[in-house]
Amino acid sequence: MSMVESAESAEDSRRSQATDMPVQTVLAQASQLLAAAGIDTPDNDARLLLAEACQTNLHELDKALLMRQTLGELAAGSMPAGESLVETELAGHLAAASFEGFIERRVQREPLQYIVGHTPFRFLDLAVGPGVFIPRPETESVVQAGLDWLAGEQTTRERLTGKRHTAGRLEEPLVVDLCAGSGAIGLAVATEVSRAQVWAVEASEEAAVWTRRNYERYRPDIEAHGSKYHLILGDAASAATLTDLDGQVDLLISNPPYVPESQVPTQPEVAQWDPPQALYGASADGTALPRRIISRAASLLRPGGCFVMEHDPSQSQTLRECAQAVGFSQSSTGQDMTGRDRYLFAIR
Ligand SMILES: C[S@@+](CC[C@H](N)C(=O)[O-])C[C@H]1O[C@@H](n2cnc3c(N)ncnc32)[C@H](O)[C@@H]1O
Repeated sequence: MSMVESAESAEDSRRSQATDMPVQTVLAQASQLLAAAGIDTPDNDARLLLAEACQTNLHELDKALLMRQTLGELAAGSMPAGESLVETELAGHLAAASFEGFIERRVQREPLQYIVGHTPFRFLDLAVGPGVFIPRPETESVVQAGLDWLAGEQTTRERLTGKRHTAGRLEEPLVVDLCAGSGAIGLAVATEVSRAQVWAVEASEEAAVWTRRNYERYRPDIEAHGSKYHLILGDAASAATLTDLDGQVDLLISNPPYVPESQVPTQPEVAQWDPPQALYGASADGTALPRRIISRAASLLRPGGCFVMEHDPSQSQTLRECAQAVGFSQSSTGQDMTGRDRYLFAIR
C-alpha cells in the first residue's frame, strides 16, 4: 500500500468511527475545538454546522440528541430513504467529511455564514460567501422603519382618496437601495411590497456576483408581487448614478460602509473576512461616505420622500445635522434592538 493510500484509509477509518459516534459526542468534540479557537458561541456554531453537514435542521438535530442517535443515523434520516445499514454508513461518512471541513474552516475564524453559504435576512435566505458583506440583524430593523413609513403613507392616501392605493406613484412605489451588497435591503422590499420598483446600486463587482445570484433566486417571488428589481454597478454617491430618478424616489434605504477608520475591528471574522470596502466610512469618524450618501439621497428623493440610513451609534448627531444642512425637512434617529442609536430617519 502506498503512503497516500494508507493516509486515505486512515482518514476513511476515522470517518467510519465518527459515523458510529453518538451525535452528542461529535458535538462535544467539535465544540471543544471551537472554544479553543476563541469562538464565543462554540456550542451554537457546532450545532448549526452539524445540521448543515447532515443536510438537516436544528429541530431534527435536537430529536437525534434526545433519541441518542449516531451521526450516521442523523445523516441518513435526512435522506429520502435512509433505511439500510449501507445508506446509514454512506450518509454518515459524507456528513463526517463535510463536518470535519466545516470545523477546520471555523477554527480559522471564517464566518459561519460563509461556511454554510447562506444567511437569513427578514423573510429571505441569502447566498453569501467571500467578497460580499454578511447582512446583519440590525439592518432588518432599518428596513422595517422604511416599510412602516411606506405603509403609513399608502394608508393615509387611501383614507384621503377613499380608494385602495390610488395615490399616483405610491401604487408602484419607487424605492432605492444604495450600497446593495448581497441585495438584502432591496430584495426584502421587492418581495414584501406589492408592485415596488426597486433600484439597487453596488460598487464592487465581486459583491454584485452575489446580488445577482440572490436576485435570480428570488425573481419568481418578486414577479409574483408585481415588483421589479434592477441592479446598477457604480458609485452610489455619485450624481451620475441613477440621474434619471432625481426628484422622484419615494423611499431610499441604505446601509453604507460607516465603520470609523479610527476603530478598526479586532474580531477576526470581521477584520480578516469582511470585504474592507464594505466596512470603512472613508474618514476617522466614518462619516465621509455616509455624508455623500445623504447628499445623493437629498437629490434622488421627491419632496416628502423618506430616507433611512444605518450608521454607527457614535454618528447620530453628526448625520442628523448633515441631513438638515442638505435640505431634509425632518430628521431623527432610530434605535436598534439593543437600544443603541442605529439609523438616520429623514423626510425630504
Ligand atoms: C455595509 S455593506 C452593506 C451591504 C447590504 N446593503 C447589507 O445591508 O447587507 C456596504 C456595501 O456598499 C458597497 N460600497 C462601498 N462603497 C460604495 C459606493 N461608493 N457605491 C456603491 N456601493 C459601495 C460595498 O461593496 C458593500 O457591498
